[in-house]
Amino acid sequence: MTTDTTTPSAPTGATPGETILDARGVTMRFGGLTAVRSVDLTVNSGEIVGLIGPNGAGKTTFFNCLTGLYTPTEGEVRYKDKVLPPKSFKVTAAGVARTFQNIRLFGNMTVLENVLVGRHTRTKEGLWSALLRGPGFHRAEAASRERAMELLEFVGLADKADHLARNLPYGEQRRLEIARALASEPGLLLLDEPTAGMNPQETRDTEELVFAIRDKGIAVLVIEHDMRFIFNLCDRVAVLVQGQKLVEGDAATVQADERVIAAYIGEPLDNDPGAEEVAEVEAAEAAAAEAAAAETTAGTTGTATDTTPGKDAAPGKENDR
Ligand SMILES: Nc1ncnc2c1ncn2[C@@H]1O[C@H](COP(=O)(O)OP(=O)(O)OP(=O)(O)O)[C@@H](O)[C@H]1O
Repeated sequence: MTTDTTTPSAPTGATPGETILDARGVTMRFGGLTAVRSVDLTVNSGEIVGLIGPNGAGKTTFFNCLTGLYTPTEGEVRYKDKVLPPKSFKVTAAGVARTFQNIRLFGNMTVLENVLVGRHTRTKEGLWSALLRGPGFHRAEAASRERAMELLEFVGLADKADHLARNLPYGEQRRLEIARALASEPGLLLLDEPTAGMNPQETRDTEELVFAIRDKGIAVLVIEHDMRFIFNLCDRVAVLVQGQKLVEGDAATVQADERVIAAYIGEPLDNDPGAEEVAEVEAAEAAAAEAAAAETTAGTTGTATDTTPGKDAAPGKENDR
């Protein structure tokens, strides 16, 4: 129920397929480290887009640039054609909500209160109204509670509205985080590793929940390491490697791309600037192994020196990675 005491939801009624998020040339440097390098990414209305990449690829940093937690060193992020301000609460008010990799609930507040906190960008009752607790405040509060309960119903937590958040099992805490993000009535929801630490059933439930969110007209951008989850869920997947977008496409395209496989298993990429050095190291290793073998053969006919296993062995490959 919407009353005149709440601001309208952030408009979600974009034309299907219309670009709602448009990040261009986003670069984020921390001192000498470029965590994100000139990344372009769009999300269209009605889409679920995945962002994957090995650990340290820059995914969360990129999310932080999109949501105003960081001001990108270079580049621009637009939501529905407006440049997003570099302040988290303004980004939320504009219609972009997020969850975090590490759960950030108010553990000593109830489940319902946690969702109510998420509604603050959508209520326009001011300080005086709150202090005086006049009729406007009570109407706004009732409307907010009603909406919060709807959201708890939606994520399957309505019967736990009065429980303390910290007493919920892990999977339910993650759902509560999603309900709280939805309380700001976003047009785009960003999920940072929503299934981290979940069991397979909880992961499947989260998949269903994300589809249901999309069916409500909310576009979703999701970071996740669980590939099955990503490829089941996403219309489009972008792959970040060392801060750069390596590949983007549908699940089949990304899965078939050898560069993605290489990035995940740590093999050097084609034209990788380090490939020459790796080849040199491998040649040196092979030469050292040959020399060690020759020496061992010689040793069997003479002295017993240098036969300790591994003493002269070429360094293990893992040291080079
Ligand atoms: N605030 C910061 N200050 C300095 N360096 C940072 C900061 N935040 C991230 N980094 C560095 O930026 C790089 C990208 O980190 P980021 O957390 O964005 O990667 P990620 O792809 O999200 O990794 P993961 O999958 O492990 O969460 C890493 O080298 C990280 O150490």
